Amino acid sequence: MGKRENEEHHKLNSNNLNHKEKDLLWDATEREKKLTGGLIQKVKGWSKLEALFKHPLYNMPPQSLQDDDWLLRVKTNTEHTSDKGSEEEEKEEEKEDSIDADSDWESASKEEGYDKVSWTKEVETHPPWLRFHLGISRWELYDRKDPNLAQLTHYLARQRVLGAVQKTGGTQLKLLMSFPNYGQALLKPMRQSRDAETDVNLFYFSDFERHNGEIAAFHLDRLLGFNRIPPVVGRLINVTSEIREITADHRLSRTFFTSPAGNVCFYGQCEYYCSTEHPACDLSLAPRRSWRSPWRRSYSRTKLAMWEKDPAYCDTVKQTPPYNHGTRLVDLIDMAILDFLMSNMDRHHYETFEKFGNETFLLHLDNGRAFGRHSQDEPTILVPLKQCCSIRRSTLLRLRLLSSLVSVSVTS
Ligand SMILES: Nc1ncnc2c1ncn2[C@@H]1O[C@H](COP(=O)(O)OP(=O)(O)OP(=O)(O)O)[C@@H](O)[C@H]1O
Ligand SMILES: [Mn+2]
Repeated sequence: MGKRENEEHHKLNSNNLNHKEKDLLWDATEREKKLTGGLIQKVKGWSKLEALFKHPLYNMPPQSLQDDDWLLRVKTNTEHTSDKGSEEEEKEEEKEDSIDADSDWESASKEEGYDKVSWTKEVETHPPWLRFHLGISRWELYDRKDPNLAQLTHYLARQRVLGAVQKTGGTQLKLLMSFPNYGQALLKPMRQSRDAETDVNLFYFSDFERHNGEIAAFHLDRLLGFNRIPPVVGRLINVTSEIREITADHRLSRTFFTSPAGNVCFYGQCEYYCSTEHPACDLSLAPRRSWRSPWRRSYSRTKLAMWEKDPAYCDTVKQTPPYNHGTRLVDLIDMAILDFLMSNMDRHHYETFEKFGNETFLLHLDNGRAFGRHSQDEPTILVPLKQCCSIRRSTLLRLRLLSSLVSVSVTS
């Protein structure tokens, strides 16, 4: 992904593809047929998903990455002694940025319930969440083929919950869960049943969040070959033993009550408070930048957004940094396509890792309002694609491939 796709910024003229493009598409489809014999269901015992991921479009040659294309890295011994900045600066940096290579990493807090930490620079000693973080690059959040992903999701679903506090930011109730191996996860509680469809009379901004929306979004993003959504799993939580009895968050514990049916429930406090006892450490090592989407909805019952009034709105966006350079515009269009497929009207912001500047992938966080409507499409979500008439070549090819797979499975 990334630089390789810089050249893939691709113009679609009223859906007319030129010969080369048709060849490419044909080639992709033919290769897919060869690979699967045209029948996706049963290919040498592969599942449909395995067959899809074996397709060349999902196995582009890996891009060579330089040191500064990784979000985090374990420092080598030589770097410890190299003397570029002031000594103090370097010490500070070492503390923040490295797992000491000479001695095992020691937990400063030694809090009860946490595993004894003996991480070294050797990857085998790292817990799955740390391996995941060390695998984040400029162009994707994770490598789909990394065997660590399965371990990570297994841990997310199974590990003992050590702590639960309310998470800062946003409008919905979220808990920050801690695990014995020092990993953390964001928990969004189930608010409505899996099949509940958004009431047609609800505005998009008053729709409830959906736990299954977050789960399915992770998988859809992976299916599209983006790898821009952090792993999400469904997990049954015992509200009494895994939240109430272990939380050190007093504001949260005060909101527990027993419902008329005798169930233990909680409602949390949605206004944010800052606890120095429980800092969210995720941003100190890898700060992120939040960007307002140019195609953000108005979040008003009466006002229209600029893009709704001006059909040539994309011309303005295209001239505005950072959309006037690199892959940023096609990245935004990728996001619109993802959002259209899952009917997410709530993409007001997106994030990037600050370290990578403007040459990087976009993080698609917060998909809780996705998949609320399955009986009807929402064409306005595709407005960025329609107004800009641009799409990343690899996205177009994957979409064509996916639609051919869907029709094969429907007709065969
Ligand atoms: N998987 C994640 N890893 C790290 N940080 C996350 C993750 N998911 C969300 N966050 C952080 O938490 C913030 C709030 O999360 P989210 O946007 O999902 O909540 P929300 O209550 O729906 O917000 P809003 O009301 O603004 O839509 C995000 O902006 C992001 O910075
Ligand atoms: Mn939200």
